[in-house]
Amino acid sequence: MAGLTSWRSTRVPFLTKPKPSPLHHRPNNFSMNPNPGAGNRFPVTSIKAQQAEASTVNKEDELKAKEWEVRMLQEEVAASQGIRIRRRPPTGPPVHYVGPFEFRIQNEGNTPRNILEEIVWNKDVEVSQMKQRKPLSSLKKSLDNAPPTRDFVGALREANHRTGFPGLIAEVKKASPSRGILREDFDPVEIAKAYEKGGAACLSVLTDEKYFKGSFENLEAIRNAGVKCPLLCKEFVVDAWQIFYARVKGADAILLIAAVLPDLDIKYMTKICKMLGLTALVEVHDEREMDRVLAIEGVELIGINNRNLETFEVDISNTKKLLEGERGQLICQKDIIVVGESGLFTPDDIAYVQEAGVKAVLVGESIVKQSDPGKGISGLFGKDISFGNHFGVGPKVVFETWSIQPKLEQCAQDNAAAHGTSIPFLTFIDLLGFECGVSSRNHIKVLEI
Ligand SMILES: O=P(O)(O)OC[C@@H](O)[C@@H](O)c1c[nH]c2ccccc12
Repeated sequence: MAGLTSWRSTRVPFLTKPKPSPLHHRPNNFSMNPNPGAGNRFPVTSIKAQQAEASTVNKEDELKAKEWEVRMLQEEVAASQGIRIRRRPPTGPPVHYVGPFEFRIQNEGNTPRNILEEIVWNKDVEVSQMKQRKPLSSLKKSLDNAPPTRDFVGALREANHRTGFPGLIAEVKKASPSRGILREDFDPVEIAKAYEKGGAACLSVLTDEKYFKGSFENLEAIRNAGVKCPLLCKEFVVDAWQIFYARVKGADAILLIAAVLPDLDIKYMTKICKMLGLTALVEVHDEREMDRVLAIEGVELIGINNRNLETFEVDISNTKKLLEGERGQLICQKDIIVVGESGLFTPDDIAYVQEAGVKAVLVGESIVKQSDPGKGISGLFGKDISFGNHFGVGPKVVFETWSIQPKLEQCAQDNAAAHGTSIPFLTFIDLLGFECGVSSRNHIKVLEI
């Protein structure tokens, strides 16, 4: 852990007199002659042309140096918050002003220190390429026609009340760097449907291709297949652009990893999520990350990952450890829902994290590996938790409608006939794609729940 905190910490004293910080290491004068000693061999015009060219080169260098300085500053801020993951390889400043010492660091800085750092570096490159193909402006246009998002936290709470167990976020996961391929015959839509039928409250869909064999196509296909559970886009977010992209592809929630993102990014990204109607699941793994996240206003869903993404070690007592004492109390006060993530295989594991205080769990491996992943859910909980799911008798809702009342009533009767039960109006409204609350467009007003 120590020694990974900042650029500075990787430096070995090279000179006996104190060295300035790398941020202040850039020489003041950038007008180095790129071709030293050649100056007076050229006629006057060529010298002018050469000077103009040199000044453009210098400007570019200066810009690169500025970018590098900003990046280094960002890394230092992140390191001061205990973030060990470097967002990009610290390849160092433009070569012409680095000394031999920095040049050595430049090579060291090109090797990721662990798998999470490797994934993040890879993601950074991937996202910058995707952004070029689909700039934010075009994503924003697609959002004009996007259907409303579904209430991720509401679905977890509802499932928790309905079953008495933590609400299940079932993960559509083909592979992982630590466990390899989990399921060969992988049909994401079939798995998603089986999970929904088996009682999952929400689904998590991995979208990283390189390390998890997931994709945004999977997310989109599941959304378009009529699955009603809210969907979590399981991504390594390093840029706010990805949040817009996830929304366009049908996500209702997105993962933000505190081991990767500094506080300011989490604040800014949770605001973007709110603006887009998405829920942010902010993931932590240790006490320091938990404390950072608890200090951020507006976080309503926190995931405790029992897997250390740097070493792959899994320990479900991590959930308990992070919920003990004042942290647990603060979480209750703030009415934050906590999700126990990873390494949950048996009814005992579920009982253990529930006892620790979680209201939801995120499970992949143990259920995706079963021949019927829906039945895998009953095995995991030791009980069928699908009862009352989606078409069960829900809360009584008093509402007022105007123009669409006949259509809604017909829909209520049809559904009741089809499922042999009365359908909660909230479910209708959700099924019909209307928003709860006052909606002038659809003329629905929920008066009482
Ligand atoms: O397959 P498991 O051990 O049940 O874990 C699921 C989920 O928690 C895990 O996939 C996960 C949790 N946080 C992540 C962040 C990135 C990638 C994957 C994850």
